[in-house]
Amino acid sequence: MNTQSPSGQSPLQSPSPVIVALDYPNKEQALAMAQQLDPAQCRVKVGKELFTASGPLVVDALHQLGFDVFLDLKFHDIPNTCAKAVGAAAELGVWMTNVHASGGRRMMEAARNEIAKKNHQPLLIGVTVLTSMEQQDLADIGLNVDPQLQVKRLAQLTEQSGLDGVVCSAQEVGLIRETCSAEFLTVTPGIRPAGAEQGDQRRILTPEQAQQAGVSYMVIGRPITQAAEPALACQRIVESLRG
Ligand SMILES: O=c1ccn([C@@H]2O[C@H](COP(=O)(O)O)[C@@H](O)[C@H]2O)c(=O)[nH]1
Repeated sequence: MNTQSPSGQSPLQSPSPVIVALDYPNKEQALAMAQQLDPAQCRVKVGKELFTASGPLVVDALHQLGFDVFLDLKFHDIPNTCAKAVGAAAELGVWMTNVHASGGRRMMEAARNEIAKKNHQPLLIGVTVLTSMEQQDLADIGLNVDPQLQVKRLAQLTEQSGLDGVVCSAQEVGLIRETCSAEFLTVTPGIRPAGAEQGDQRRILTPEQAQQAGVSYMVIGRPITQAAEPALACQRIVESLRG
């Protein structure tokens, strides 16, 4: 696994699988949250809302705070455009970035090959089926397939294309472990501690269930960032996983 420090400071190598999704409309709010969190307990994720509003500056600021950053922009375009976008992400020094696996083999291979040219090579993963989607959502877009089967299919394609892992629901990790190599990473949003609001997520598990399923990393947003005491919420989850 790539443990290179994006900040150029001592490598984080956080043993925690938790990645906190900083879904905020501006850099100030995102950094205010990050300052309450501990880089030894979690990594952070910059997604479309925050990056569109703040751009690379927020990534730099999070690196300065000592965090590994997952740049979650889910690129999906023709191979050349996707590869160049992933290359630009690599130059930001991020720890992990991603593309949509449904962009296909040639798109993913182009992205992988672009990263291979860079000095800093982030982990590159493929989004399978969004955790907000269920069978009816797939049917609505003409995919008459069980979500689990589609995840399995896209995970195999992603591994064959030379990427490091996938984004999927923790519910599908067992299936992926049966069909992909042991090193293949599973990054799982749709994590909801017992009693937390499900919101728009559909294929969910609790942090403890996700850990039992064998996930590599779990992405947790609102259950931490919208908690009354976010730092405590994060700490409780991390401790429940250690226990
Ligand atoms: O399939 C996917 C891919 C990405 N996400 C992202 O993860 C977080 C989840 O946030 P919560 O507040 O814990 O629901 C969010 O940034 C999504 O863009 C996902 O949920 N599912």
